[in-house]
Amino acid sequence: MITPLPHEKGFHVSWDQLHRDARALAWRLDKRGPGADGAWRAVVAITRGGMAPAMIVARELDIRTVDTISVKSYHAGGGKADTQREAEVLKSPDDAMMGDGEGVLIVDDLVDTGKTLELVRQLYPKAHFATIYAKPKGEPMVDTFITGVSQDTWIFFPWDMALQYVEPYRGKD
Ligand SMILES: O=P(O)(O)OC[C@H]1O[C@H](OP(=O)(O)OP(=O)(O)O)[C@H](O)[C@@H]1O
Ligand code: HPA
Ligand SMILES: [Mg+2]
Repeated sequence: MITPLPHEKGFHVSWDQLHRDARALAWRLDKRGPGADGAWRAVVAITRGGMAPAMIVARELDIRTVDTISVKSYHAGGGKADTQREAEVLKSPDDAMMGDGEGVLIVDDLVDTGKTLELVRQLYPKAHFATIYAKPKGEPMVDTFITGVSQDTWIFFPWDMALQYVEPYRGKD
């Protein structure tokens, strides 16, 4: 995990916004599969952030075969630089279903440095990689995305947030 702290800007995504953007992603992917009818065989969510987007995409495109791949990322050697980010697969999707990934949509919430998708792409080179948000470093790793944000922006997802009381700007003396 990369921390929000060194990031200059924040981009806050509500559930509503996420739902709209995930639907936009589904519509963009509709009838773009490799078969004659353009259908996709399956959706695979990269856990955990890809699960809500993948569910919405699968619902919109009427795809009932849904699986997950669990990727854990960490900073190699305890370093802080994004370039030292490494990733490891903790749980794989069904092998027989996946093959080389042809006709499979692999969905994540965002691509940042691209390390997560780079690893999954090596495993399933013919899959189609889709994210809702993309930062410039990771863009070459993703086939379809909806919204680009700058590298120094931290995206805050609704599942990481909570509504909280805030003191009025002009508080009591
Ligand atoms: O392009 P990258 O630099 O690899 O970063 C993107 C990945 O980082 C986040 O997941 P994280 O590994 O933090 O786990 P989570 O989905 O369980 O929150 C995010 O959901 C992407 O999967
Ligand atoms: O911008 C981000 N937001 C949330 N999780 C992330 N994981 C990598 N980058 C991000
Ligand atoms: Mg993730």
